[in-house]
Amino acid sequence: MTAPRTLAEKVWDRHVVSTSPDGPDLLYIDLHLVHEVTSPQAFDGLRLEGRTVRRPDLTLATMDHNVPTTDRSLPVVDQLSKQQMDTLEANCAEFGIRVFNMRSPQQGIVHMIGPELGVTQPGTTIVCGDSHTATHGAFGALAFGIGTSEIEHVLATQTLVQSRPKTMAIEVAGDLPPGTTAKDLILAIIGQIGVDGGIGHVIEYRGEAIRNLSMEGRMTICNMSIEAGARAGLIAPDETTFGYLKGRPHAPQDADWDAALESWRELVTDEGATFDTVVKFDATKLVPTVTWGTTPDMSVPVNGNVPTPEETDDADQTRRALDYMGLEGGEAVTDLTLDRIFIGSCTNGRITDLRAAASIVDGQHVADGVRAMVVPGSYPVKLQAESEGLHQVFIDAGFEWREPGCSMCLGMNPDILEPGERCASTSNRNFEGRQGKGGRTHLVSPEMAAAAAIAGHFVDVRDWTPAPTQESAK
Ligand SMILES: CC(C)[C@H](C(=O)O)[C@@H](O)C(=O)O
Ligand code: SF4
Repeated sequence: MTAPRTLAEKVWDRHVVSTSPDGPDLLYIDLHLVHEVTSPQAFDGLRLEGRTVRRPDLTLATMDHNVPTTDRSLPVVDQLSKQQMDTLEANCAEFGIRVFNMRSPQQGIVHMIGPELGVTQPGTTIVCGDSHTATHGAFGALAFGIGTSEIEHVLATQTLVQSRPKTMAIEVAGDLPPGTTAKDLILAIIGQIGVDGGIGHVIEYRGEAIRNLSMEGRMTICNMSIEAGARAGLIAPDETTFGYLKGRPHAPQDADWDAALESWRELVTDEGATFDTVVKFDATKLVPTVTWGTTPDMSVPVNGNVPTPEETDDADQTRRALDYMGLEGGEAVTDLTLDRIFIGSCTNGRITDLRAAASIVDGQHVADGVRAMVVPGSYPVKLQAESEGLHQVFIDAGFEWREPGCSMCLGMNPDILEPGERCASTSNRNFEGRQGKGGRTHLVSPEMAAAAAIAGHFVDVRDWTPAPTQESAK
């Protein structure tokens, strides 16, 4: 009888190729996802050493950060972006890797394509040269963001050297109140534990509120684990997970599906297993959350006020953040007026997010002086939204309806804020200059972003009529 283990430990143990008493382990990697920004030097490294890719069949590439979100039949104007995309395509051709270019019907943000295709599966190890790889943890996978030299190592060997992480449980008791979403929950959790609260840990999100979330909501939660400093985040798979995966192009089929289910059902933290750190969170008190500063833990409830420097632990840091954000401190959040709205990204660019936002803006119009944009996270999401008529709801309300990609989440393409512009964004980072030099980012849920677009300032979406849908929270 083995000692009780956490979910993360079980997945880890299933993948250890070799181990040394005090050193790191060598882990087998089941899926390696690749995008155009962090891969070029890794491929160069392979070429220099005359190596091949060990398992091109377990490697999948997409273009996302640099893709234009305007008409894709036109040439790419930005030469650096074009070069990065051309390089990825050439590297994938040379090394035999499947790649989704910007005209592929499966193209999307790297963290979206895996779940959509069903290659993201419970109990697997997944890596990508991108910090938000933890998104896949929503399926009970152990998913790490890795650096360029590690990308090269995985390409060449299909293994990764990693030291055992510490384990953290975040227990979320109660259910989410109406008008609040997975995004509000993760922002509030990060607000509680801080941007370094998860350092060195793999977080397992547990409890009633997590069990009641849709797969999309769970992905939103796991996606932002890195913003709490964690190495990864995951959630035990259950019927919601299996229901999402069944029938996807790369999900196991027939007898293989039954065998997979049997093995996936073992992927739970054993009774009696201990975590290095346990955090408790009460979901029943959750309020729609808005970041006011320049790190994701600088957030307040929408019915609250921006803090003054004196109210915080680090007055200097707060003063700097307020200054960058063009705030004094003390303002009511609902008094903050917006110039731009961005609905999209690997945090909130999924179909349930777009449905929730569309239900808020349906029949209304974006406020004067506000420029609002919806960027689906992938082509499958875009096509699904169009088949439901959501694009028309957004267009009629005065939103721009764009082609899929990372877009204004980080502004590596032309979608950027002008200096001083204030933006309600459904993405995951509000760092200085993140959405364009001098741009001011407030992170919120899709519902909150949609309502802010119509009102021209933040509003408490719980007061919104018609009543907000809870689609993205369920
Ligand atoms: C470009 C990439 C390396 C980066 C990341 O690792 O996260 C980006 O996706 C981001 O969100 O900042
Ligand atoms: S959408 Fe944003 S967070 Fe996600 S991969 Fe792209 S740039 Fe990174």
